Amino acid sequence: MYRLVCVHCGATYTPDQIIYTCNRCGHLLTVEYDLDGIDVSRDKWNRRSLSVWRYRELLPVRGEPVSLQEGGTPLYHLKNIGKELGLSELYAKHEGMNPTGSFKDRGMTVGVSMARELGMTTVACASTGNTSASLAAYAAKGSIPCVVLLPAGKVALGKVAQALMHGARVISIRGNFDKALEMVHELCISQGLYLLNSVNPYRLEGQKTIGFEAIDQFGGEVPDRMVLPVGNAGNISAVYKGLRELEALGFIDRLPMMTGIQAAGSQPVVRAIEQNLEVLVPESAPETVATAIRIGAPVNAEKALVAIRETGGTAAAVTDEEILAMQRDLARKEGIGVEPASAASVAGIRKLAELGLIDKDERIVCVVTGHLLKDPETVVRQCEPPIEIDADLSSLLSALR
Ligand SMILES: Cc1ncc(COP(=O)(O)O)c(C=O)c1O
Ligand SMILES: N[C@@H](CCOP(=O)(O)O)C(=O)O
Repeated sequence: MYRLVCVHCGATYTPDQIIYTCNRCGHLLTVEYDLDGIDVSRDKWNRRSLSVWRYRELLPVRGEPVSLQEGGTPLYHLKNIGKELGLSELYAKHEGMNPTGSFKDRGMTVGVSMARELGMTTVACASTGNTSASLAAYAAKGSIPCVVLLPAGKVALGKVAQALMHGARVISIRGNFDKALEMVHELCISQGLYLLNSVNPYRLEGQKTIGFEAIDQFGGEVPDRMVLPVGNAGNISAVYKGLRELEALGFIDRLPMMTGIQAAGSQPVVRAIEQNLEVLVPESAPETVATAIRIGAPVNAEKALVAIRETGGTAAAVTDEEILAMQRDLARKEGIGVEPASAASVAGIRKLAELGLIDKDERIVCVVTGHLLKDPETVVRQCEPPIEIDADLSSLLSALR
């Protein structure tokens, strides 16, 4: 029904091989389905509720999945921010409404299910926070031990709390995320742990359902543009891959312009697009308040560059100030609470609109990837503290004056 294929040289591998990169050329793998042999139709999907598993025919898991009811996230019309920008069709798909508060849950329900089907006994990842929170929760649900490596001092409080509480073995390394990923990859290969970062082709299968859902939420219509914050570049690649499959099945006849947004202090993908580079140049010291996308050497860059270029999309960088201003605007003008990395997608659209680089009539879906409560410290730093008063009405009235 499916096989693993190298995105670079096309070498193929059987689905039961525990492999993350091509033995021949070292590039990443992807899952390729025999689409002609799949019994699937829009009607069949429409009879199921909106969730990752609505699309199970296009997912690699064959048995009962390890699930916490992921997906089915809201698509909000950003009427107020859209009005300010002259964009009447601006939407946010709120992935922070997943079980652990980020889009990673879509990947982990598939990844941990595959770990079980493949007989793996321990799962592992490196993380800027959300991957570890999600993996820890799904590993707990699947009763599989879990090891996570975090860059010391650079992970938002809520995310560390989740990984600890769900029972992962949490190790902080004195180095950045890119180094942690290198280390955990080596650990998994040498010790036989199952690696569940986005180098794992099965995990990304779950994430492609963001695009499927967005189209279904528009009654089958394809938005003109999908905008995603880019860190390790797995999510934008996954969404694009899924949409290509829908196109091959004849369910859609065009693709949205895939648009990637990075933080100004961590923008290797933006540079590769702007300078038309074939191969991305990593950044050795990425820095941004949006710690989730503080990644200098995105492992999925090759896939992401194809996604952006093949759809006529673009990439742009936003400053930390622009990210935080949009985090506040989403919270205060739309009632939508997101973490800084997530606000980057909408901040990017604000920038592109102000520069006149997008058509104002476009229907745009910004994926907002993680919940506000993930990073309470950054929230509190931006807000006035509560006013403490004596417990009587006159103090209350004078405080409100
Ligand atoms: C909240 C959030 N947004 C965006 C990203 C970036 O996604 P990707 O690494 O798939 O590009 C991440 C981490 O990966 C994240 O945790
Ligand atoms: N933001 C990510 C970074 C790791 O990305 P992954 O998609 O390769 O797992 C995180 O939450 O850790």
